[in-house]
Amino acid sequence: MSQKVAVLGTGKIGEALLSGMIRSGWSTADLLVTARRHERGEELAARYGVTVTGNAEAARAADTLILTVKPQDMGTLLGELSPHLPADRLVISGAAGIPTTFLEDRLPARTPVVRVMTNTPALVDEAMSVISAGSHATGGHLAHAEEIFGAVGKTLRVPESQQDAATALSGSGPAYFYFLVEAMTDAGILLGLPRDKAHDLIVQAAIGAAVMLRDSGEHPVTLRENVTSPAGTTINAIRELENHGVRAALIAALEAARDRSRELASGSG
Ligand SMILES: NC(=O)C1=CN([C@@H]2O[C@H](COP(=O)(O)OP(=O)(O)OC[C@H]3O[C@@H](n4cnc5c(N)ncnc54)[C@H](O)[C@@H]3O)[C@@H](O)[C@H]2O)C=CC1
Ligand SMILES: O=C(O)[C@@H]1CCC=N1
Repeated sequence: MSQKVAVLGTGKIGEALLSGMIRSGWSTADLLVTARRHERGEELAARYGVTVTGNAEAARAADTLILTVKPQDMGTLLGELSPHLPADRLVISGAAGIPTTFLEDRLPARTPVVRVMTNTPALVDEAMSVISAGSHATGGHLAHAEEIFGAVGKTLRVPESQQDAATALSGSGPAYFYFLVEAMTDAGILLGLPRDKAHDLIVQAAIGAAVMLRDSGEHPVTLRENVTSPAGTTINAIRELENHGVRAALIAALEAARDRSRELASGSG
């Protein structure tokens, strides 16, 4: 028997997941989507050939519902779904900060809820999706969430108490790397390189470093030491990074992201 999956609030993350599920072989006949704006629904239907429906109908028809609205919109969406949700449907939340108890309190008693924090590299099947069970979710529900999010990259189970930290590290993580590339491209301009060449050099350095981090089995410190020649160029750059407190800035930045995730727990912004 086919399992119907509905993506509710199909914006950037919802669409990235939807497109990845289709790329990895899910039948569009088993996928439903909802959108707040009519034109957005039409766009998704035309682009993917999926059925676009309302939230209440998706709640009635789907076996698994994936909620990809902003945290601030989660309360309203749950209010629209709850009266129509049959027992035992799996509800997966992709929202930052929102605890599973927020959903459980607003859905029919004993609804299994799974919380997932993915990231935008889902668009290129390189996401990291961090998965936690709510009070009524079983191993089978977690495995189903892994099957869905496995379509767009890697998955990792963590206790829900680690979700705000995971959001700071990997949910927001790609933004930090884009920020670094942007800043280093500016540095290239300062050093006299044309912007397009500076961009290409830094992006390839980032890709090379990322593949080595993933595949070499070496610790990042060893990889950095291998680049850092005695009395060479790199150590001069590292000294400036340390002088400007970049390590401390990163620690403080991720702590601030974690704190914001905790604040979003109220679901009201
Ligand atoms: N953008 C990112 O890098 C990541 C975002 N997230 C989480 O994913 C969620 C979505 O983020 P984005 O995709 O960036 O936002 P988005 O704004 O692109 O998408 C949210 C969509 O939900 C729709 N929506 C709101 N209320 C609705 C309702 N009642 N019924 C139907 N549709 C409704 C909006 O019209 C919008 O299209 C957020 O909770 C965010 O915390 C998680 C990981 C990474
Ligand atoms: O910035 C945000 O709130 C979302 C959640 C993780 C990445 N983007």
